[in-house]
Amino acid sequence: MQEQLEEEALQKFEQIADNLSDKGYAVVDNFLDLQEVKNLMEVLTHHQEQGTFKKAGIGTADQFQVNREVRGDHIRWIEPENALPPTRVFLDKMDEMMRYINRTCYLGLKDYEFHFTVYPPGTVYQRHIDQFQVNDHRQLSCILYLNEDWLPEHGGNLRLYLPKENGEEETLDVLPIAGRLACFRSNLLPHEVLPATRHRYSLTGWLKDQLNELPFL
Ligand SMILES: O=C(O)CCC(=O)C(=O)O
Ligand SMILES: [Fe+2]
Repeated sequence: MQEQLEEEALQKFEQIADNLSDKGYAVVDNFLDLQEVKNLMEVLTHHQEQGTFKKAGIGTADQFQVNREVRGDHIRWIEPENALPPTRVFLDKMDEMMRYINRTCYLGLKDYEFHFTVYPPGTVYQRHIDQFQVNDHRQLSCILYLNEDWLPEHGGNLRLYLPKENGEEETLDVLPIAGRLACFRSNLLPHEVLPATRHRYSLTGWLKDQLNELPFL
């Protein structure tokens, strides 16, 4: 049983690594199972009840601004050292995935940062690229969706803009369904979050080629 689970996890990592090398993005379903997703939703709800979500901003420290037209989500950063068990399960899987990708894709990944994310109905994140100009250590963007029973009519797609060989772009829409992981090269792919009719929940983060700075030094 354990071996079968490990085999399944490895197959997913392999698919992600292959798709990242071929296309610059990967979308895999059942990255976490439904029970693991439910457990993460309980943690998210707990953080909400504690009032620790904040409106997300754009830009880095000295150019930080909150602009709800551009980006309407609320976020709560994960502190790995204080992570509750369901969050730990997710982070451990990310560690494994990072090691796997490093063996095959040579991105030199060293660390990650993740936050819980809530988009209230009608909010968006307009087209953007995730890598900051002043701090280009974000290599891979990863989003795990937590929305059970999400239907196409609920909206809320992640829209990826993919370059075509003739220089034009095509779009790929990804529904934010529970357990699905979307992953893409942070410096390559513009993307946006379309408005939804329901609250849209996820874990959003980046695998980086530099260790995070210690926050309290
Ligand atoms: O939630 C998503 O699908 C994408 C989020 C995003 O683009 C971001 O937080 O930078
Ligand atoms: Fe983004």
